[in-house]
Amino acid sequence: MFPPSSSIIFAAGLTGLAVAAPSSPFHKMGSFSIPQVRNAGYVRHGPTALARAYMKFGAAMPDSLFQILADFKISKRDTGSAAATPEQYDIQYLTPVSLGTPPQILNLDFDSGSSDLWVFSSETPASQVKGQAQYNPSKSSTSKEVSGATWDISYGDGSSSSGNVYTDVVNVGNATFAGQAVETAQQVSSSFTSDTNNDGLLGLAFSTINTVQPEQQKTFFDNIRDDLDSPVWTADLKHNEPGTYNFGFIDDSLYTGKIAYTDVDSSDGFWMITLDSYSVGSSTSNLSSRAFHHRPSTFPSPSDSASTPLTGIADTGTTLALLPDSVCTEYYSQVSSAANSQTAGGYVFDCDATLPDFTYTVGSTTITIPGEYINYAPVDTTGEQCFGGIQSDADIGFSIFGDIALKAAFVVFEDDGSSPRLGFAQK
Ligand SMILES: CNCc1ccc(Oc2cccnc2)o1
Repeated sequence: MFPPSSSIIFAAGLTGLAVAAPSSPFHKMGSFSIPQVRNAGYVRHGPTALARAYMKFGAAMPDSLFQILADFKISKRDTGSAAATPEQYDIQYLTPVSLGTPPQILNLDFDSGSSDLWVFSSETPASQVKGQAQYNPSKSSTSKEVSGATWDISYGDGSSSSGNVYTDVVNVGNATFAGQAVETAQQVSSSFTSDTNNDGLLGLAFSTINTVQPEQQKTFFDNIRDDLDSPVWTADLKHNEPGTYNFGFIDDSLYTGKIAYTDVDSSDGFWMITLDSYSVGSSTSNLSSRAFHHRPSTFPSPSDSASTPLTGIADTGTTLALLPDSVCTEYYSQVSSAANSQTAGGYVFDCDATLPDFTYTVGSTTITIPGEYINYAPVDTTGEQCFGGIQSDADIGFSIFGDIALKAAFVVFEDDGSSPRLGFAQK
């Protein structure tokens, strides 16, 4: 069940998790087809089709047709939809991306916590490549080197990469941008080398933290936003099964109830939000239920997490939910076998433990992370101790709502270029 090399490495500081993942059939099939999706945003309009025909053949457009078009708001035509397939233990989600002409397809980790699109490439030393697909700009008729440009990035789990920059055609599930900055790796750290199915990252945080110098480059979303029917992308990540990233439209079939929106503080380049409250399990931390539990004045009232906000970033590139120490203590105090283990590098518990749910609210929407999602992975091959999906944010000053928190929700990343918002819905 566990490949011999599978062990949990808990990097200090911001955490990622390196669990050597066996190669998935997903990567080794060697060729991908992105299922054609009906362009949900496309509005059929006869006069537009006729106008396109006139334009295509350079015929003059009759005034009557011109007037009809002027009256009809021609919806923008771009939307995209692509599968987000989880690696083992949902350590990350990989999505096929087409680069260059003819298309070179790589599986990239869509990361709302960073803003560089970088790939394993023909410039990556062979000693640092272990099965990853490599983008070769010299094999693309549409690649252009960005003269003098370099990039260098480090991630919260201690991994890093750096290299040169090209522009090329990039297509994600039918959403295309012709001059996207594609950052080619000339160096990757060992945890990327051992991450054999991950061919690179596609950053979806704000372009203000893109690392290209001397001229900062734009993220894929920033580049395509004006062509999209709506300035949004959505994440429907799932537990142990493929989900979906959509661009330019909200697929109402992917969620239930209402989408509750909250403002984003993008001043640090992240999707930084404040969740209105959280609660652990079915504990009576809910204000309304407290009214029915008489407590002698000496009884310590539970922390009123029912109204305690949590501030952090929505980060699809971080595996776990990294929360304040006080929240971790409150959560694991409900798991009798839990301990904060120095050797394992975080909270662990018996793999057969029953874990409480973790609930957070955004406005009137409540998202419940089922306890089973919070049993992240066995610490080692004995399978006795398991590693928690909720870990400490190590006092970095904000929490990190990683995949453990996001995959319980349908998440809308909305950015019209001036007032970004995040939407959450149940599903
Ligand atoms: C598993 N280490 C390599 C690796 C895969 C994805 C990333 O990137 C990260 C890591 C942590 C936070 N955000 C992005 O590093």
